[in-house]
Amino acid sequence: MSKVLVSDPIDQAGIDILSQVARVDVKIGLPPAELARIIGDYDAIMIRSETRVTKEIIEAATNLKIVGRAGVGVDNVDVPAATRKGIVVVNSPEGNTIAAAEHALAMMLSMSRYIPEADRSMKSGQWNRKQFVGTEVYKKTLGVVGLGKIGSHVVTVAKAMGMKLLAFDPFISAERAEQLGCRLVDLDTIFRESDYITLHIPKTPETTNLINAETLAKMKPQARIINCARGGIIDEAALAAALKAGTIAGAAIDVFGVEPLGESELRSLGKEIVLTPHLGASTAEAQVNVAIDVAEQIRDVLLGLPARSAVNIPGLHPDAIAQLKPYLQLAETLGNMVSQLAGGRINDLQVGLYGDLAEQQTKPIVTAALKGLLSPALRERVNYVNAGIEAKERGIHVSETRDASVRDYTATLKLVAKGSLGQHSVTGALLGDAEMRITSVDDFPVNVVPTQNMLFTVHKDVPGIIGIIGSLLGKFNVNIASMQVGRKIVRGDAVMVLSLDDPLPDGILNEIKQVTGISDAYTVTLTS
Ligand SMILES: NC(=O)c1ccc[n+]([C@@H]2O[C@H](COP(=O)([O-])OP(=O)(O)OC[C@H]3O[C@@H](n4cnc5c(N)ncnc54)[C@H](O)[C@@H]3O)[C@@H](O)[C@H]2O)c1
Ligand SMILES: O=C(O)CC[C@@H](O)C(=O)O
Repeated sequence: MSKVLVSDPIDQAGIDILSQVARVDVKIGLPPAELARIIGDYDAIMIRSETRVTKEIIEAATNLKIVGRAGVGVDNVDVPAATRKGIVVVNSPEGNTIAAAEHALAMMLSMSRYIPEADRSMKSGQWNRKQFVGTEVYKKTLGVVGLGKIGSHVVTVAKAMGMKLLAFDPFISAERAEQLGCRLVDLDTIFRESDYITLHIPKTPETTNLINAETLAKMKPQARIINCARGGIIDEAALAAALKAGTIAGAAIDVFGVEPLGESELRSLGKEIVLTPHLGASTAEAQVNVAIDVAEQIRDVLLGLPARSAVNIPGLHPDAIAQLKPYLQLAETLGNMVSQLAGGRINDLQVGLYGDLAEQQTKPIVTAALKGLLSPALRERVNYVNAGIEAKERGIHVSETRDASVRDYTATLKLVAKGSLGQHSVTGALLGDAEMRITSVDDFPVNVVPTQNMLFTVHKDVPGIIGIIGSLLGKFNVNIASMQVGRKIVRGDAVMVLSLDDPLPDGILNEIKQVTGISDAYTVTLTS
């Protein structure tokens, strides 16, 4: 039975799903060294934002197949290290959108009306009304940095509160911004014109310290900034200095460069700052959503099924996965075959997608072909996660051709592999929904169902050759299940494809290659 480690607090709904397929150990707050010591026992780990799945943890994770992040940000996971090792990383891109957006809005209002400080004052026995005169958000300008899922919901609600809206997001169209009721502007305009600035962007090299002494200096003295996105987007020392100097009026911060936040100047500031300990996703609803979303994906991957929100493999909707599955199987089978036919080191793969296949998403199909291509060399070490990266590291150049008008079959895939020992090609098609056929080998037409043990020969199309092969195989007690010859012209060159009930014994391939009229012979073993 698979084993799953849950190392951050996860809603029971997720643990119940995992328990259907695995033994689940819940161990919260493990020190990194302890996590590294035990991770080798686990097939999957489910985390929130506290556990750091570093390169060292990945290296120690000898059985790990999947890291499930119950939330959006995967910056606490070394995704490149996981990808290199073929470990799927999944998240829950939408489960906590509303929670995070509502937290940003709550932070904006509580900062504007000094609610946390007023509450503290009441609880210490005071009745102080003069000290807590706030500001309204109505008719104020809100600058939204990042108009993705959370930013868009913030905009919708802020609009209803009568705010004027500016947005900066280089990856969103002006039309989309307009639809949401905001004006897309450059970052400088956001800094200079906003009364409130709210950040809803990932932490990337471009966004690290986006808010710094220089950008803070561009803001209005009455500006207030909200960060419920990621720590490190704001330079915390510069923010503390700007608040002390009155460069800006306020800040509401949920996320920090180092979490948990240790000693920090931010903690020593007064009512101008509101701090929460990374509570953006902490609602009952969001925690159920993300726990179910991620636990289902872990369950599926442990059962050998694809995940719908993998961040390091092409993410596909379950319906799309079901639709693509036969194509993926075809691509993997052909990749495996052409790799064995080509032998040696492959440095170029041409992928031709024809008919219905030309209208499908190419990336997963190419990934499946590469997985098949590399599997004779890498065995189970190659999977859908790392096939692309492994191919790139081996210098395999991949190109694609598509043509929906080629309709020999409903869907046809052709792989051409060039390598150190020459070039070979295999074409395959799907008959109906899922029945696979090899329809050509090195451009010789055949019609063969791929099977576990296959023998291919290239020979002169003259009488007697087929009989000789049959006798040779008989001599070694190898039973032929089916046999097909493909030729372009009568008495020219031909290929023979044999499906064998048994693997070819050692030595027999060389004997076949010695037969007069046979110019080459190859065995192909398909593992699944
Ligand atoms: N505080 C929390 O508990 C909490 C909860 C959920 C999400 N988050 C964080 O909130 C952030 C937003 O999440 P989301 O679900 O809306 O993500 P999203 O991917 O839907 O949106 C992010 C947006 O940022 C934009 N963007 C990327 N780089 C940018 C840049 N340099 N400048 C401007 N825009 C840029 C993208 O185009 C995208 O539209 C993420 O950092 C996520 O980790 C925090
Ligand atoms: O797990 C959490 O509570 C935080 C989640 C949040 O930071 C996210 O990126 O989804």
